[in-house]
Amino acid sequence: ADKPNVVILATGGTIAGAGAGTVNSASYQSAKVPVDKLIVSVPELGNVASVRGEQVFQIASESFTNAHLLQLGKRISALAKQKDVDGIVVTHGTDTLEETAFFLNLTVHTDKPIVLVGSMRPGTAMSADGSLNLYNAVVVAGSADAQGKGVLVAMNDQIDAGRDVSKSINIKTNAFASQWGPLGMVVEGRNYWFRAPVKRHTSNSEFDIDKLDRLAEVEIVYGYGNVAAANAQVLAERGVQAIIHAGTGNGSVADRVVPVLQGLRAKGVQIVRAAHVPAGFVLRNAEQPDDKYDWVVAHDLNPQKARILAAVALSQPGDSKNLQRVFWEY
Ligand SMILES: NC(=O)CC[C@H](N)C(=O)O
Repeated sequence: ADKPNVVILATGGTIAGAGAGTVNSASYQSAKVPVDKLIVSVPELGNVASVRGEQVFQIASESFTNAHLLQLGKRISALAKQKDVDGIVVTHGTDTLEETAFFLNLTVHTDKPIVLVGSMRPGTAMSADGSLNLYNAVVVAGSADAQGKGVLVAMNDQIDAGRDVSKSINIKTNAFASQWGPLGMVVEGRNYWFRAPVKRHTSNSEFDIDKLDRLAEVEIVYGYGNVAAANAQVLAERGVQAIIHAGTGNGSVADRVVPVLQGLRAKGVQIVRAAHVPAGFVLRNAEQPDDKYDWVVAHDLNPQKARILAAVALSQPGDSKNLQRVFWEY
């Protein structure tokens, strides 16, 4: 009775995956195993929490849409308001886990732990990583010391900030890394913390999932040698509110792309300069005159995280100065 109540919201991914044989660590089907089966496959969960499961989706995370984010966020917000819920775990495919984690970090107003978890190998594989990852996630979600730290990701014995973490390698179990280091570790069912996030999140966010019914349309255009100037134009014609330019190096933009982005800005589209360098960092007026062009920089957010922040921020009214403020603060 003194154990924390943890709800496991399952959305699919490899942690719910199944392969034909024990050697299939890469070729298998994700999003197969229902949440109740996942829970009974790790009986140790019962030692650290009173757990129950809900199947929210059963999909591979690359197929997540804004509608999935909104539905999941609203369900988490409702659960977090319940007295009989102490923490929430979300099982998730790893491909867009970092996006969902950041989205929830920006929009769910609660201090209760929300912990995302996935796995790199399906449960049918040798040395499958899902069981321990799930156990660790439940430990963190049920811990008082995990409160108020924003949305967290528990993978590979680490606890990472949902804002910072990114899938950094796709064939190893240490797939998730934070540019600024993990917040802590889970070892044998105990948390060990080393740092806490300083950016605005959850309870301290100006964005609120309970009032959010649509996200702004935001697309990403990739930068590389010989890039076609038309790419940004074609994407913008979908009626976007912002374009994230996933630039080379320090967020650099090819000479022939610059006038296209200027033209889109003149039509009201917000231009956000990010970098697709792993652990990229973009400064205002370095590489491009952002003040002159009225562009925004994505700070240290990778392009897919910049897409999430712009989609949330532009769901409410605001100019480019406000958007830049949001990029510094969150
Ligand atoms: N390791 C994984 O979870 C990847 C499986 C799948 N592509 C997904 O993201 O859902």
